[in-house]
Amino acid sequence: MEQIALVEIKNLYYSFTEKTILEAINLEVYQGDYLALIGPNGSGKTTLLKLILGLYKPLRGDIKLFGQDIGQFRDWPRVGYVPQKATHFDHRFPATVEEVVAAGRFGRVGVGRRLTAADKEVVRYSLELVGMRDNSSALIGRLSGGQQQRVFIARALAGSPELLILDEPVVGLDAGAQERFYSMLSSLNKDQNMTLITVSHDTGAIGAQVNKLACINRRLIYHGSPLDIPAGETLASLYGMAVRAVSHHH
Ligand SMILES: Nc1ncnc2c1ncn2[C@@H]1O[C@H](COP(=O)(O)OP(=O)(O)OP(=O)(O)O)[C@@H](O)[C@H]1O
Repeated sequence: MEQIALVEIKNLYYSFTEKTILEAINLEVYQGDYLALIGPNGSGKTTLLKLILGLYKPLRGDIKLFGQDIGQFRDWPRVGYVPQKATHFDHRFPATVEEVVAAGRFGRVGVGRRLTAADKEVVRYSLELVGMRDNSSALIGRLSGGQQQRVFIARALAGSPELLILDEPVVGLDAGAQERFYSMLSSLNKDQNMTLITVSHDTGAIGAQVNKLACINRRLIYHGSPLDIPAGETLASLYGMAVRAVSHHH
C-alpha cells in the first residue's frame, strides 16, 4: 500500500506584496522522516513552515496535510510547532516547567478541561523524552536557554503530535548544547518514530542526523537524502554555503 505523505506540497508559490519568496516548491514528508530545511538568511524557510502550518495562504499551488487539503484540514493537534525564539523567559516568570508543558496538553483535551491522570502521565513522559523530568518543579525562567528549548519541545510533545515542526531550535545555544540538542531530536526520530521538520543554518551538524534535506533559496535547490548529494560543488556554489560538508558525514 502506498504511504500517505504527512506533508505534500505541489508547485507552491508565495509572495509578500510584489516580492516572490517561494517559487515552484515541491516537497513531501513521510511518516518517520527527519527533514532539515536549510538555506541562507531570508531564503523563505520560516515562510514555508508557516504555509505548512496554515498561517499563510499559498499564492498558487497545493498543500496537503495527512492526505487532506490544508483548507479543509482541522486536525491541528496532529502537528506540533516550536517557533523561532520560543525561549528567553524572564527569570521571574512564575510558571514551573511542568506547568508550561501541561499547557501543551490542552490542545488535545480542550482548554478549561481538567487533565486526567493519563494526561499528566503524557506530560511527565514528554519531559522524560527531552531529558528534563528531574527539573519539572523548577521555574522555567531559571533554566538555561538550551534547557528552556527542551521544555518547549516537551510542551509540543505533550500534545501527542505525529509531526513536529521546529524553527531554528538551536539558535543561541553553545556548540555543546547544540550537539546534545540534535542528539535528542535524533533519538525522538529513531526511538519514538516521530516525524520531524527542522529549520537549520548548520548544514554540517544536522546533515549527519537527518534522512532528508531540503535546500531552499526561493526555489528548492535540492531535496533528497544528504548522502545522495552529487559531487556537492554545484550546490555549494549555488548557495555560497558549505553544503558539500554534509555529504561527507556517514
Ligand atoms: N511578514 C512579512 N512581510 C513582508 N516580507 C516578509 C515577511 N516575513 C518575511 N518576509 C520576507 O520574506 C523573505 C523570507 O523570509 P523568511 O523569514 O521566510 O526567511 P528565512 O529563510 O526563514 O530566513 P532566516 O534564516 O533569516 O530566518 C525575506 O526576504 C523576508 O524579508
